[in-house]
Amino acid sequence: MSRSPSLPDRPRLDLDPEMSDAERLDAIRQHYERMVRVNEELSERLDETDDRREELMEEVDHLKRRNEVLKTSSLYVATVEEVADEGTIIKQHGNNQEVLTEPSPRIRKELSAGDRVAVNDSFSVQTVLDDETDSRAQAMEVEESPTVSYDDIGGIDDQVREVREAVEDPLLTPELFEEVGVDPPSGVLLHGPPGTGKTMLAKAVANETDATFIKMAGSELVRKFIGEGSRLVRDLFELAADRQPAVIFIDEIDAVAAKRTDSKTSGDAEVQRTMMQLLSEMDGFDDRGEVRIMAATNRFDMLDEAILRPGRFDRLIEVPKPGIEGRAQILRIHTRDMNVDDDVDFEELADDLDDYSGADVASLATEAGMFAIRDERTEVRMRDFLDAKAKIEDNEDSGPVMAFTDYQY
Ligand SMILES: Nc1ncnc2c1ncn2[C@@H]1O[C@H](COP(=O)(O)OP(=O)(O)OP(=O)(O)O)[C@@H](O)[C@H]1O
Repeated sequence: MSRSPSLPDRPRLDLDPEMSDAERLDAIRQHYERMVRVNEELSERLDETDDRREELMEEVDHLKRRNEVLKTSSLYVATVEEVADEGTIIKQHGNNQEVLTEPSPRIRKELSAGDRVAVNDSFSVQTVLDDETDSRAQAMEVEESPTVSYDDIGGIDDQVREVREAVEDPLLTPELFEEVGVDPPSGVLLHGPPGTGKTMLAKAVANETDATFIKMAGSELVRKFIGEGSRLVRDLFELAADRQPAVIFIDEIDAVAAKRTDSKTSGDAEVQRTMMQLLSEMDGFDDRGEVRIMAATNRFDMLDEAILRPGRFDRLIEVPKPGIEGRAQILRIHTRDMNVDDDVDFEELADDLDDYSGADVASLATEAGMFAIRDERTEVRMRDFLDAKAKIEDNEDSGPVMAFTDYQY
């Protein structure tokens, strides 16, 4: 950018005391004329500056808009194959297409072979992404041997039995299914309100079968970059095949398997692609050996029927909130390690915990323990449970602790 020439000097008026009045008048007149010229020159420069300023504002606007477009339009994920003098070779995920591209000098400095990058429609590298193993590790939770057992789950005995039949038996006695000539269910979908023990069920079955438990949240599969979600799905199934016996558990499956809407935004298209990948992994599931797949949702009404077809999530198990007996059982489970006073009547308590989920009952027990500690006692009394209940319900204007009123079934 060229620098503007310096501003005109301010005219000076030099009046000599020796001057006659006429000379003085003439000097003042000349000074006035010089002032007028400088003023004109400055006005011109001001106009020029205003024009330039306007031009620059327009340029800023344009750049802002371009930046927005770059930020919002979908980008594709690719891996850098080679950084050479002639350019950088990248391989796009999904279609494995190799492209020679010329990144900007700033980006080029950061690149090395093996990096994951996001590219736009014209394969220009926009950003270098986090290490893939990091993002995979963040997205999946792997437990070699979960410690939850069936004894830790209360109030949903029928569901435990169904899960054992659908997941445990095919893993432990596959030959029985072969002999009888029936295919075990492909996938088991647990549906019901939050905090009712769905995750516990999946962990317990993995524990019981000595299987690796691999959990992924559906929301983790909804990724920003095209191809990333489906890649994670492939990784998930590959990891399970490597670690078999394994139980895959996809929590909040509704995030990737919601009914199709009419909107055609690229984000929706990407979610669709991820779901398609999930369906195709499930369709090719027969050859996957000792891997069982489970999923959970508390928005069953939102699911796309495609995922419920035979060969996919074809065993549906509803996991409801516990009834009175169930709540008493869950109270007993969660106070197993507590020193509970003889005056505590779990049945009476459970009778008064309408609409509590298993998780709500668990926090009630913890809160009761806290009341005893505050009172410097080691045994927990009926009064503590009642105080805990009052506190929890006080905190929630509308019912029990996480009163899951938005739950739609
Ligand atoms: N049936 C139950 N028996 C014993 N404890 C339970 C039961 N249900 C829930 N809990 C307690 O609540 C916690 C949360 O349960 P869990 O994560 O299994 O619920 P979820 O149904 O998977 O919930 P979300 O839908 O929110 O993922 C458990 O760690 C446990 O302490």
